[in-house]
Amino acid sequence: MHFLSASLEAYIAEQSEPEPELLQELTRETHLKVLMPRMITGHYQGRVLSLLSRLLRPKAILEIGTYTGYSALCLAEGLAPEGILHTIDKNEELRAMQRRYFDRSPYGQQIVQHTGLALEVLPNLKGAFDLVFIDADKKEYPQYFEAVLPRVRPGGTILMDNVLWSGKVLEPVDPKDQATKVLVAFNQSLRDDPRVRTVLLPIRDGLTVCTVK
Ligand SMILES: C[S@@+](CC[C@H](N)C(=O)[O-])C[C@H]1O[C@@H](n2cnc3c(N)ncnc32)[C@H](O)[C@@H]1O
Repeated sequence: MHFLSASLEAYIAEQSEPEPELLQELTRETHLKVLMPRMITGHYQGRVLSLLSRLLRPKAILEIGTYTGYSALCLAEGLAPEGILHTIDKNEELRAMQRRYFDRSPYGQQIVQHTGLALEVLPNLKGAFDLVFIDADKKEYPQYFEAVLPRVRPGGTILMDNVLWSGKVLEPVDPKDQATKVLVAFNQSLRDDPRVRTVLLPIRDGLTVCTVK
């Protein structure tokens, strides 16, 4: 969904850092070979994820929802030296493609792939995280959030994508539309959650930024 005019969006992207060539190639291959290519993080939002990560210099990043690896590569750009990024996806078929691109980047050794359902994989991951990016099943966002919150260091950051859900969060909700129902309630619960400070940024399909108290 375009919340700004297409020409203004194009201008904003053009006046921002160019998309790295490896990510342009990953986007092309995703569109040619993978189902639902619209799920990929695009040029502008990718640069925003890279910026946030470079500002935070995280030692440990967790991503829920790898897809073809675009956002993982953007977030990895900000990793501290020796830092590590764990990324989870349930789709085993994407694993080889993700690895091919990770290994062509400078961060291949720092990115650990996990295949399985996020809520089953998460308890097996050790340690705390400085930055978490949630971008998998919208219906499970509240469970992902509760599972990761105790694992994020105070001052750490949790990002959640697609929280505007193409604007459906403002429309009357179809009772059968579980994802929208969950997102509407979840967005409100985050605003009122005393454990975090929350700002919803109108970037692409909506990106919530929570900092953990
Ligand atoms: C929107 S895509 C992620 C896009 C990716 N972050 C990017 O920027 O290119 C969502 C991904 O979440 C994965 N997914 C959905 N439900 C999941 C679950 N319960 N556990 C793990 N992965 C899941 C899907 O297989 C899909 O690859």
